[in-house]
Amino acid sequence: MLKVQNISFAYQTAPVIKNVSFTINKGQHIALVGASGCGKSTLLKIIYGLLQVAEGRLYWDDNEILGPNYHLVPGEEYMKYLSQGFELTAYRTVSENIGQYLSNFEPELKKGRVKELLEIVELEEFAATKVENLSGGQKQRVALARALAKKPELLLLDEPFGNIDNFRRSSLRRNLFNYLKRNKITSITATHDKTDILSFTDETIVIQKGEVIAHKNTIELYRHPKNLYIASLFGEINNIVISDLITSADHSSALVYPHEITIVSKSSISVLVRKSYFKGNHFLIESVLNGTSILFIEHHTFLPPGEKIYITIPEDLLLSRAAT
Ligand SMILES: Nc1ncnc2c1ncn2[C@@H]1O[C@H](COP(=O)(O)OP(=O)(O)OP(=O)(O)O)[C@@H](O)[C@H]1O
Repeated sequence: MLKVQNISFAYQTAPVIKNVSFTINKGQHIALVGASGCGKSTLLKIIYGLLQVAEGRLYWDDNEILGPNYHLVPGEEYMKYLSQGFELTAYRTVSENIGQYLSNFEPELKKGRVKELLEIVELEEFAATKVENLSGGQKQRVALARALAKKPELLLLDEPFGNIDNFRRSSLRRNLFNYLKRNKITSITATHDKTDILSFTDETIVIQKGEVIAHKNTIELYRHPKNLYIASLFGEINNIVISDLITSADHSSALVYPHEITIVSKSSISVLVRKSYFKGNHFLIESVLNGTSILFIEHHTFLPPGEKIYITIPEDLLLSRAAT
C-alpha cells in the first residue's frame, strides 16, 4: 500500500504540491490527471524520491520513502519511474537496454525475460537494433520494457504513450495493463489521454493547482463529475443552466456529455446548428440554445449550419447532475 500523508513541495517559493494525501492499495491502477502544470510530474518525482518534500511523509507498506536528502542514488528496488525523457544507452541494442539491470548470473533466464518484455512492447524485430536508430515512440517502448524488467511492485508512468502512434497505442496499453494486473503491480499513470484513464485505471486522482480535488473510482468519477474541471478531463462537456430547459427548475447548472443529448423530431427544446465536426463514428454538432449558450451534441449524421433541431435530455439525468 502507498500512503502519501500531507506532503507539500515548492521548487522555489511558490508551492507546487499543497498538503496532498492519498492511499493506494496494492495492485490498483491509478490515473493522475489535471491541467498542464498542475503538478502531476512533480508528484511522481516526489513518490520516486527524486524531490525532497518540505512537509509530510510517504510510505510503501511500512517503509518510509525518503527523498534525496537521505539518498545518494534515488529510487528504491521495489519502484520504477518512467519519466518523459527516457534515459537509454544510445549505442547499445534494444535487448541490451532492456536487460541492463537484469542479473547475468543465469544467461538463459535473462534471455527469456528479455524476450517476454520485447513481446509486451511489441519490439521483437528490433531486438538487435541500436537504440540511437529508433524513433521516439520506439525508444519510449524500450524504456517501458526496461522499467518492467525487474518486476517492480510500484510503477510510476509519466505520459507513457505520449510518443506512440494510435496504431500501436491501443494494443500496447492492453498488453501493459494486462501484464501489470497479472503480476499485481501497482501503477500510477500521469496522463492527458482519457482512453488511458477510462479503460485501464481503477481509480483516478484529480489534481488542480497542486491540490487533490478528487480521488474516486474512475467510472464513478466519469458518471458523476463534481465540477467542470473534472468533467473536461473526459472530453467535450456541456454546462447547462437547467432553467433554460425546464421552466419550473431553479437556476442551477448540470454537466451533460454530448452523447447524453438526443436529437428527436419534436420536443419542447429547440437549438440551431452552427457546425458539424466529423469524429469518425459520429458528428459532434455545435449548436446554439436560446440564441446564446453553446451546446455540443453527438449525432450519427452531418447536420447543415442554420438547421433548427429538437433535442431531449433525460430529466432525471439533469437533476442528478445539478450542481449543489
Ligand atoms: N525544475 C523545475 N523548477 C522550477 N519549476 C518547475 C520545475 N519543474 C516544474 N516546475 C513548475 O512546477 C509546476 C508543476 O509542473 P509539473 O511538471 O509537475 O506539471 P504537470 O502537471 O506534470 O504538467 P504537464 O501535464 O504539462 O506535464 C509548473 O508550474 C512548472 O512550471
